[in-house]
Parts: sequence; C-alpha cells; structure tokens
Amino acid sequence: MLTLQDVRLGHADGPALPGTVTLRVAPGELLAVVGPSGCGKSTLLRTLAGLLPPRQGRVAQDGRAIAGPAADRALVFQEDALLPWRTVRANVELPLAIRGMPRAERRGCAADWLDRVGLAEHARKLPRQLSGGQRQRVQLARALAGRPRAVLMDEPFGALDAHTRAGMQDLLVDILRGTGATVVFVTHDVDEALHLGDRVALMGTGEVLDVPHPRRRDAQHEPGTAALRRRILASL
Ligand SMILES: Nc1ncnc2c1ncn2[C@@H]1O[C@H](COP(=O)(O)OP(=O)(O)OP(=O)(O)O)[C@@H](O)[C@H]1O
Repeated sequence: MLTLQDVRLGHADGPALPGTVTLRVAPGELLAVVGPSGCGKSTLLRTLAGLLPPRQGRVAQDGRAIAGPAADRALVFQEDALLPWRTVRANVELPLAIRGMPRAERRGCAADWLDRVGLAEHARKLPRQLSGGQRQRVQLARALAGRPRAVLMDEPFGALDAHTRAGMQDLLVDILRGTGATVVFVTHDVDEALHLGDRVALMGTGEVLDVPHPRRRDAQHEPGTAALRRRILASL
C-alpha cells in the first residue's frame, strides 16, 4: 500500500506546488492519475519513487516512510531509459544484477520476462534495433522482473501510435495479473485512465473516482463510463 498524507510536492530548486495531496493506493490496485499539464503528476511519481523528498507531510509504502529509491518500487517513463550499448537481455538483467541475483538465476528471470512481453527472440539485439513499442515492452519486462511491490508509470505509452498503445495496454493488464503489484499510472489520455484504472485521481481537484468497469474495452459506451468520462474531461 502507498500512502500520502497532507503532502506538499515540489522540486528542490523550484517553488512548492499549491495545495496538499492525501491519497491511499490499495495493494494490487491500479490508480490512474490525470490532471492539467504542470499540476505535478510527474512530481508526484518522483516523490513516491523516493527521488524527491516531500516538502511537507508523509509518504509511505506499507506503513514505512519512503526515504529514497528502492528496488521495491519500479519506475517506467515515457522516454526510453534503456542502456543503448547493452543488449535487450542485459538491460532486463541489470537491476537483478544490482540486487545481487546470481547469474544463472537472472538469466532465467530475464528470459521468462522477455517471453511474457513477446520478445524472446529479440533478447540479443540492441535497443536501437527495436521499434518504439518493442523498447517500451523491454522497459516493462525490466521493471517487473525485479518483482517490485509498486510500479510507478509516467505516461509510459504516450509516444506510441494508437494501435501500438492499445496493444501495450492489453499487455500491461495481462502481465500485471497475478503479480499483485500496486500501480500508479500517469496519463494524459482519459480513455486510457478509464480502461486501465480501478480508480482515477484528478490531480487538479483532489478527487478520486471509482471506475465502473475497469479493463473492459466494451464498457466505453456504458452510461457509467460515459458519465465519468465527461466528469474527468470537465475537470481538465
Ligand atoms: N526538474 C525540475 N526542477 C524544478 N521544477 C520542476 C522540475 N520539473 C518540473 N518542475 C516544475 O514542477 C511543476 C510540476 O511539474 P510536473 O512535471 O510534475 O507536472 P505534470 O503534471 O507532470 O506536467 P505534464 O502533464 O505537462 O507532464 C511545474 O511547475 C514544473 O515547472
């Protein structure tokens, strides 16, 4: 579980953002976060990751204050954060190696995750030999291979075309199933938030709304989904 209690966000060299955030993300939940540009969505994720201390208030994972980055919380960005000189497999293995996992075990773990994201036969390639969508799948494999209890995703599919993006959403739903990971997912795309989220947090207003039919593509035209969509759009 991730909790923020009366948290004031802000970068060290900038002013604190207006207002405070109080939020509780339940174990295994996917919380989608939307809000106007500049309202602090990325700052929120960095604070949860432990990369930025809160200006005020308390940020905790499972009741323990978050004091710095930890392997238990993986970050996935929109921009490609793979090491270009390492193979796909070595990129997925890297966080496992840093955690001291023995070589044979991390080989097996990386192979398993590359298989789950459909890239088994690309393991020996370099990132630049892959498409944008494939690179994003490597990032997912790398984030999840370490079995984090929380995954913090900042517009991870924002740079992908609509078709690839829908495929990535389906893949994410598929590979999260059974991991029990808690996910905070920042997006500009209201339909993505409504599809992936159990709840949607509106960062501008502080509201957190239940999604009536999470992860059901056919729910788009259900009255509850349509009403929620209008409400979110109005808040943006
Ligand atoms: N590295 C930084 N140093 C100082 N201030 C920053 C830094 N990054 C962002 N900010 C400021 O913090 C505020 C919140 O930015 P943030 O990137 O969290 O917003 P956001 O909601 O993610 O925006 P967007 O939707 O446009 O990505 C903005 O006023 C921004 O100028």
